[in-house]
Amino acid sequence: MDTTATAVIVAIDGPSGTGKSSTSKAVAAQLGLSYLDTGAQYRAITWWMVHNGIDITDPAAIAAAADKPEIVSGTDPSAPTITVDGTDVAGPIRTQDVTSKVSAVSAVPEVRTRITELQRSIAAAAPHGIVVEGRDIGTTVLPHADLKIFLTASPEARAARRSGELKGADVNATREALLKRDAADSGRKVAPLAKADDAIEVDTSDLTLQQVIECVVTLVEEKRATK
Ligand SMILES: Nc1ncnc2c1ncn2[C@@H]1O[C@H](COP(=O)(O)OP(=O)(O)OP(=O)(O)O)[C@@H](O)[C@H]1O
Ligand SMILES: Nc1ccn([C@H]2C[C@H](O)[C@@H](COP(=O)(O)O)O2)c(=O)n1
Repeated sequence: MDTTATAVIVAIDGPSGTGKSSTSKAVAAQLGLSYLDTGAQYRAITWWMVHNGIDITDPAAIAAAADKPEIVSGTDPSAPTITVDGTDVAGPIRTQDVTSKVSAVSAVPEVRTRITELQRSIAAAAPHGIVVEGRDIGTTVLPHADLKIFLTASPEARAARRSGELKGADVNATREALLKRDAADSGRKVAPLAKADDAIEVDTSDLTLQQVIECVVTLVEEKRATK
């Protein structure tokens, strides 16, 4: 059966804590699509830089090392995986240390070129289509995606969600950290966090996760029906 004719490519972008990962995973699982968390890839290369003693304040040092780690992403939405040189880094890439350094590493053009190529090859190989989530998917990685969604939410809603995850974390400190990372990701020169002109914006501040998932599933099904 020729599945490429019906394969659908969905790009979901937005700032931190807007619900990209939760929504993308659930939509992909419900519709039988692959799933790619591109933030996990940038976190993985950041983890490798830190682990190997690269000075992350030195863009030239990061650039020189950018093609060294082998990053592999598993795209099953019910069990996504991420390895670096064969090591499972799903846990280590979520530490505060990596979170505080990932914007600096992901701003280096050589890192973006390497990771963008990887993302495009994964999307092209997905047999039934894929949901790819990140910051620059609709604008840069997959500008011809069938459907582009840009998720937003107020800083207060996002901070409350993240504080709920990081048990006992101070909401104001969490809010400031989110906004600082958003500013760095939006302000970088290459492929900044941005809404593509043809993306559909969904403000999730007052929606439950289930409502957001239903909204995106409907949009994908409508798109599939007209392909
Ligand atoms: N609409 C929603 N209502 C309430 N909680 C939500 C909603 N969407 C997501 N969440 C919760 O908010 C938290 C952050 O969601 P998620 O990790 O999916 O966001 P994200 O945009 O992928 O963030 P990041 O870019 O930082 O990885 C999770 O705990 C998730 O369960
Ligand atoms: N397409 C992407 C995805 C992620 N990044 C960078 C910027 C983020 O702060 C960081 C971590 O992403 P998260 O796990 O929070 O989704 O990775 C990017 O530059 N481009």
